[in-house]
Amino acid sequence: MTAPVFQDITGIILVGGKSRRMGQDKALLSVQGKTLIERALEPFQQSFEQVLLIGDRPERFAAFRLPVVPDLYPGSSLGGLYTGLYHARTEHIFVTSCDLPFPNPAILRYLCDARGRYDAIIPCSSQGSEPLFACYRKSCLDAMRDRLEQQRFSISSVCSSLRTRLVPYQDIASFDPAGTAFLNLNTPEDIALLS
Ligand SMILES: Nc1nc2c(ncn2[C@@H]2O[C@H](COP(=O)(O)OP(=O)(O)OP(=O)(O)O)[C@@H](O)[C@H]2O)c(=O)[nH]1
Repeated sequence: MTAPVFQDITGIILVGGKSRRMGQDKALLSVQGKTLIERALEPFQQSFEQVLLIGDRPERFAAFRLPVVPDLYPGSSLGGLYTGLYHARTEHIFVTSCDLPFPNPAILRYLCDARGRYDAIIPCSSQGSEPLFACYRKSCLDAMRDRLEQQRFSISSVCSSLRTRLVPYQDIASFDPAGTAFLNLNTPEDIALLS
Protein backbone atom coordinates (compact mmCIF):
# COMPACT_ATOMS: atom_id res chain seq x y z
CA MET A 1 0.00 0.00 0.00
CA THR A 2 1.39 3.47 -0.86
CA ALA A 3 1.93 6.06 1.88
CA PRO A 4 -0.94 8.46 2.60
CA VAL A 5 -0.60 11.72 0.70
CA PHE A 6 -1.06 14.12 3.64
CA GLN A 7 0.90 13.07 6.72
CA ASP A 8 0.02 16.36 8.44
CA ILE A 9 -3.77 16.27 8.05
CA THR A 10 -6.16 14.05 10.04
CA GLY A 11 -9.22 12.68 8.27
CA ILE A 12 -12.45 13.17 10.22
CA ILE A 13 -15.64 11.32 9.28
CA LEU A 14 -18.85 12.42 10.99
CA VAL A 15 -20.95 9.39 11.84
CA GLY A 16 -23.28 10.90 14.45
CA GLY A 17 -26.72 12.38 14.00
CA LYS A 18 -30.08 10.71 13.97
CA SER A 19 -30.68 9.77 10.30
CA ARG A 20 -34.34 10.64 11.03
CA ARG A 21 -35.28 11.40 7.43
CA MET A 22 -33.61 8.21 6.13
CA GLY A 23 -35.19 6.03 8.83
CA GLN A 24 -32.03 3.95 9.16
CA ASP A 25 -28.40 4.55 10.04
CA LYS A 26 -26.92 6.37 7.05
CA ALA A 27 -23.33 5.35 7.78
CA LEU A 28 -24.19 1.68 7.33
CA LEU A 29 -26.48 2.16 4.36
CA SER A 30 -25.36 0.23 1.30
CA VAL A 31 -25.14 2.15 -1.98
CA GLN A 32 -24.18 0.26 -5.12
CA GLY A 33 -22.70 -2.59 -3.09
CA LYS A 34 -20.75 -0.61 -0.49
CA THR A 35 -21.77 1.10 2.71
CA LEU A 36 -21.45 4.86 2.95
CA ILE A 37 -18.78 4.55 5.64
CA GLU A 38 -16.74 2.28 3.35
CA ARG A 39 -17.16 4.80 0.55
CA ALA A 40 -15.84 7.60 2.75
CA LEU A 41 -12.96 5.51 4.05
CA GLU A 42 -11.58 4.71 0.61
CA PRO A 43 -10.26 8.20 -0.30
CA PHE A 44 -9.59 9.03 3.36
CA GLN A 45 -7.30 6.08 4.03
CA GLN A 46 -5.40 6.80 0.82
CA SER A 47 -4.97 10.44 1.79
CA PHE A 48 -4.53 10.60 5.57
CA GLU A 49 -2.37 8.67 8.00
CA GLN A 50 -4.90 8.98 10.79
CA VAL A 51 -8.66 8.75 10.34
CA LEU A 52 -11.08 9.35 13.22
CA LEU A 53 -14.78 8.57 13.22
CA ILE A 54 -16.78 11.03 15.31
CA GLY A 55 -20.09 9.94 16.76
CA ASP A 56 -21.87 7.65 19.16
CA ARG A 57 -22.42 3.87 19.30
CA PRO A 58 -18.84 2.83 18.44
CA GLU A 59 -19.88 -0.83 18.23
CA ARG A 60 -21.30 -0.03 14.78
CA PHE A 61 -17.77 0.37 13.44
CA ALA A 62 -15.89 -2.34 15.34
CA ALA A 63 -14.95 -4.08 12.08
CA PHE A 64 -12.95 -1.07 10.87
CA ARG A 65 -10.55 -0.97 13.84
CA LEU A 66 -10.51 2.83 13.84
CA PRO A 67 -10.90 5.24 16.77
CA VAL A 68 -14.53 6.25 17.28
CA VAL A 69 -14.72 9.40 19.38
CA PRO A 70 -17.93 10.64 21.08
CA ASP A 71 -19.00 14.25 20.57
CA LEU A 72 -17.68 16.70 23.16
CA TYR A 73 -20.80 18.77 22.38
CA PRO A 74 -23.49 16.28 21.32
CA GLY A 75 -26.31 17.12 18.97
CA SER A 76 -24.91 18.94 15.93
CA SER A 77 -22.51 18.48 13.06
CA LEU A 78 -20.63 21.55 14.39
CA GLY A 79 -20.16 19.64 17.65
CA GLY A 80 -18.81 16.65 15.69
CA LEU A 81 -16.46 18.86 13.69
CA TYR A 82 -15.23 20.56 16.87
CA THR A 83 -14.61 17.15 18.47
CA GLY A 84 -12.54 15.94 15.51
CA LEU A 85 -10.50 19.13 15.38
CA TYR A 86 -9.97 19.01 19.16
CA HIS A 87 -8.71 15.43 19.17
CA ALA A 88 -6.57 15.61 16.01
CA ARG A 89 -2.84 15.46 16.60
CA THR A 90 -2.22 17.44 13.42
CA GLU A 91 -2.68 21.17 12.81
CA HIS A 92 -5.23 20.53 10.06
CA ILE A 93 -8.12 18.16 9.57
CA PHE A 94 -10.24 17.31 6.56
CA VAL A 95 -13.86 16.51 7.41
CA THR A 96 -16.55 14.68 5.52
CA SER A 97 -20.07 13.79 6.48
CA CYS A 98 -20.72 10.07 6.06
CA ASP A 99 -23.70 10.65 3.79
CA LEU A 100 -21.81 11.55 0.60
CA PRO A 101 -21.94 8.49 -1.69
CA PHE A 102 -19.24 9.81 -4.02
CA PRO A 103 -16.60 11.61 -1.92
CA ASN A 104 -14.26 12.97 -4.56
CA PRO A 105 -10.54 12.30 -3.97
CA ALA A 106 -9.35 14.91 -6.46
CA ILE A 107 -11.42 17.66 -4.83
CA LEU A 108 -10.28 16.51 -1.40
CA ARG A 109 -6.64 16.84 -2.48
CA TYR A 110 -7.21 20.19 -4.17
CA LEU A 111 -8.70 21.61 -0.96
CA CYS A 112 -5.93 20.17 1.21
CA ASP A 113 -3.27 21.59 -1.13
CA ALA A 114 -4.95 25.01 -0.83
CA ARG A 115 -4.80 25.10 3.00
CA GLY A 116 -1.93 27.60 3.29
CA ARG A 117 -2.52 29.87 6.28
CA TYR A 118 -6.30 29.78 6.18
CA ASP A 119 -8.45 28.67 9.09
CA ALA A 120 -10.90 26.94 6.77
CA ILE A 121 -10.98 26.01 3.09
CA ILE A 122 -14.55 25.33 2.05
CA PRO A 123 -15.73 24.39 -1.44
CA CYS A 124 -18.91 25.61 -3.07
CA SER A 125 -21.32 23.54 -5.14
CA SER A 126 -24.39 24.67 -7.02
CA GLN A 127 -26.19 24.46 -3.64
CA GLY A 128 -23.84 26.90 -1.89
CA SER A 129 -20.95 26.32 0.50
CA GLU A 130 -20.19 22.75 1.58
CA PRO A 131 -18.65 22.96 5.06
CA LEU A 132 -18.93 19.20 5.58
CA PHE A 133 -16.39 18.37 2.88
CA ALA A 134 -13.70 20.84 3.84
CA CYS A 135 -10.35 21.47 5.49
CA TYR A 136 -9.99 23.20 8.90
CA ARG A 137 -7.16 24.32 11.11
CA LYS A 138 -6.88 24.12 14.91
CA SER A 139 -7.13 27.92 14.96
CA CYS A 140 -10.92 27.46 14.49
CA LEU A 141 -11.36 25.76 17.87
CA ASP A 142 -11.98 28.80 20.09
CA ALA A 143 -14.57 30.35 17.79
CA MET A 144 -16.34 27.01 17.34
CA ARG A 145 -16.45 26.38 21.09
CA ASP A 146 -17.88 29.86 21.68
CA ARG A 147 -20.66 29.17 19.19
CA LEU A 148 -21.41 25.78 20.69
CA GLU A 149 -21.61 27.33 24.16
CA GLN A 150 -24.08 29.85 22.74
CA GLN A 151 -26.11 27.01 21.13
CA ARG A 152 -25.44 28.44 17.68
CA PHE A 153 -24.75 25.57 15.35
CA SER A 154 -24.15 27.02 11.87
CA ILE A 155 -20.70 26.05 10.60
CA SER A 156 -20.90 28.59 7.77
CA SER A 157 -21.68 31.34 10.23
CA VAL A 158 -18.71 30.61 12.48
CA CYS A 159 -16.45 30.39 9.42
CA SER A 160 -17.53 33.84 8.27
CA SER A 161 -15.77 35.21 11.35
CA LEU A 162 -12.55 33.32 10.51
CA ARG A 163 -9.96 33.41 7.71
CA THR A 164 -11.96 31.25 5.39
CA ARG A 165 -11.22 30.60 1.76
CA LEU A 166 -14.35 29.72 -0.17
CA VAL A 167 -13.43 27.78 -3.30
CA PRO A 168 -15.86 28.45 -6.16
CA TYR A 169 -17.28 25.38 -7.85
CA GLN A 170 -15.83 26.47 -11.18
CA ASP A 171 -12.34 25.93 -9.74
CA ILE A 172 -13.05 22.27 -9.01
CA ALA A 173 -15.73 21.42 -11.57
CA SER A 174 -13.22 19.73 -13.88
CA PHE A 175 -12.66 17.09 -11.15
CA ASP A 176 -16.38 16.36 -11.01
CA PRO A 177 -17.59 15.57 -14.54
CA ALA A 178 -20.54 13.55 -13.24
CA GLY A 179 -21.59 16.36 -10.91
CA THR A 180 -21.95 13.98 -7.97
CA ALA A 181 -19.19 15.15 -5.60
CA PHE A 182 -21.53 16.98 -3.23
CA LEU A 183 -24.59 14.80 -3.59
CA ASN A 184 -25.73 13.79 -0.14
CA LEU A 185 -28.32 11.27 0.91
CA ASN A 186 -31.01 12.22 3.37
CA THR A 187 -34.15 10.31 2.41
CA PRO A 188 -35.13 6.94 0.86
CA GLU A 189 -36.12 8.95 -2.23
CA ASP A 190 -32.51 10.17 -2.57
CA ILE A 191 -31.40 6.52 -2.65
CA ALA A 192 -34.05 5.60 -5.20
CA LEU A 193 -32.74 8.30 -7.54
CA LEU A 194 -29.33 6.58 -7.58
CA SER A 195 -30.57 3.22 -8.83
N1 LIG B 1 -20.62 13.48 15.23
C1 LIG B 1 -21.81 13.97 14.86
N2 LIG B 1 -22.15 13.96 13.55
C2 LIG B 1 -23.38 14.44 13.22
C3 LIG B 1 -24.28 14.99 14.17
N3 LIG B 1 -25.39 15.40 13.52
C4 LIG B 1 -25.18 15.13 12.22
N4 LIG B 1 -23.97 14.56 12.04
C5 LIG B 1 -23.37 14.13 10.78
O1 LIG B 1 -23.44 15.23 9.90
C6 LIG B 1 -23.81 14.80 8.60
C7 LIG B 1 -25.05 15.53 8.15
O2 LIG B 1 -26.07 15.19 9.03
P1 LIG B 1 -27.59 15.62 8.74
O3 LIG B 1 -28.07 14.95 7.51
O4 LIG B 1 -27.71 17.08 8.79
O5 LIG B 1 -28.30 15.05 10.03
P2 LIG B 1 -28.66 13.56 10.39
O6 LIG B 1 -28.88 13.57 11.87
O7 LIG B 1 -27.61 12.61 9.87
O8 LIG B 1 -30.00 13.24 9.62
P3 LIG B 1 -31.50 13.75 9.98
O9 LIG B 1 -31.86 13.14 11.31
O10 LIG B 1 -32.35 13.21 8.88
O11 LIG B 1 -31.44 15.25 10.01
C8 LIG B 1 -23.95 13.27 8.68
O12 LIG B 1 -22.73 12.71 8.27
C9 LIG B 1 -24.14 12.99 10.15
O13 LIG B 1 -23.55 11.74 10.47
C10 LIG B 1 -23.88 14.98 15.54
O14 LIG B 1 -24.60 15.39 16.45
N5 LIG B 1 -22.64 14.47 15.81
